[in-house]
Amino acid sequence: MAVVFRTCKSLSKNAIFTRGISSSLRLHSQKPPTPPEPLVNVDVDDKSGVAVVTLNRPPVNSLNTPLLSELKNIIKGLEDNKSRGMILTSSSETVFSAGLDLMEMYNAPKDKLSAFWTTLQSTWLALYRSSFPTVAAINGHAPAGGCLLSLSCEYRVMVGPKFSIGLNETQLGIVAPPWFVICMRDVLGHRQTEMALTSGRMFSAPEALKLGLIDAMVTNKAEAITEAQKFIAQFAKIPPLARKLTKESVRQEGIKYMEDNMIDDLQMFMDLVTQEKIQKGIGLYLASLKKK
Ligand SMILES: CCCCCCCC/C=C\CC(=O)SCCNC(=O)CCNC(=O)[C@H](O)C(C)(C)COP(=O)(O)OP(=O)(O)OC[C@H]1O[C@@H](n2cnc3c(N)ncnc32)[C@H](O)[C@@H]1OP(=O)(O)O
Repeated sequence: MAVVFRTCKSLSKNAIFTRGISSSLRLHSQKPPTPPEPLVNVDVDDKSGVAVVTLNRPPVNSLNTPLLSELKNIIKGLEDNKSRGMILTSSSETVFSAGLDLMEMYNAPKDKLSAFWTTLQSTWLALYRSSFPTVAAINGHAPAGGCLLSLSCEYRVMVGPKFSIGLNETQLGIVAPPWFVICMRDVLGHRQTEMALTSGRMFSAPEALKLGLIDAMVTNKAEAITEAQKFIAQFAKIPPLARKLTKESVRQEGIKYMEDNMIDDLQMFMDLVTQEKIQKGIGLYLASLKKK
């Protein structure tokens, strides 16, 4: 595996200047501070050209604005490099992603809230319409936004049986936006989507497999990556342009929805999330998570 690019910020300087008694500038050497871990890692296999993109925001990979921006930049980088495929996974042993970072939606100033949602919209669109094959190697729980990321990929392999996946928004008193619904309907069909979303049900990996919410269940992350690689390998002989245009055509409803409704969708989000009772609900839910 070779690392092609990383999204680290530039390294901090390893020296500081201080003003001494004589007012002259002196240089003190200082150990370079360790650069922050990237929120998303990417490794591209030299042979296959397939990228393993790993969410890396402990403890639960909750999706905040910086993580989503990094993910979007990585997807764009893969797009520019005519990637052969992408496998999305997590550095956590138990959580793929806990979904949207509730802290981004709780008591947040309007400008931050708006930046958060528009970053989510554009990251989702980049992933959903990506030209290269995408697989979610779901190696842990994947509620709400974690499920959305998985649904936006073309194939889902999940480690089971103990992890769960689903769009649980109604359980939190919030509403999954239409593009979340489209993603679920793409995979499950109308009837099962209605049943799953209205109840906000989370599915165990075996239940998800039976329903078709995931495509394969394996026992560990290494197997999930192998299965994902196998799925991507089948496209080696398919002309990439034909594949890309076909994917766009199949996913046209979701792509068009987002392109045509970005501003209305943002407004709906802002109107809903800033309501006092929704804020109260998010606060209580956060407190219940912390009390566990
Ligand atoms: C029409 C337009 C309208 C638009 C409306 C808005 C639509 C919003 C759409 C999407 C919704 C979301 O994605 S909301 C997020 C929903 N996510 C969840 O419900 C998952 C919550 N988390 C869990 O169930 C569990 O954490 C876990 C199963 C994922 C992992 O369990 P584990 O035991 O391993 O970890 P902890 O529960 O102890 O958590 C550790 C730590 O992380 C904090 N945490 C967990 N999840 C989140 C989160 N989503 N956001 C922020 N913080 C989170 C948790 O509180 C713990 O914090 P402390 O260490 O401080 O205690």
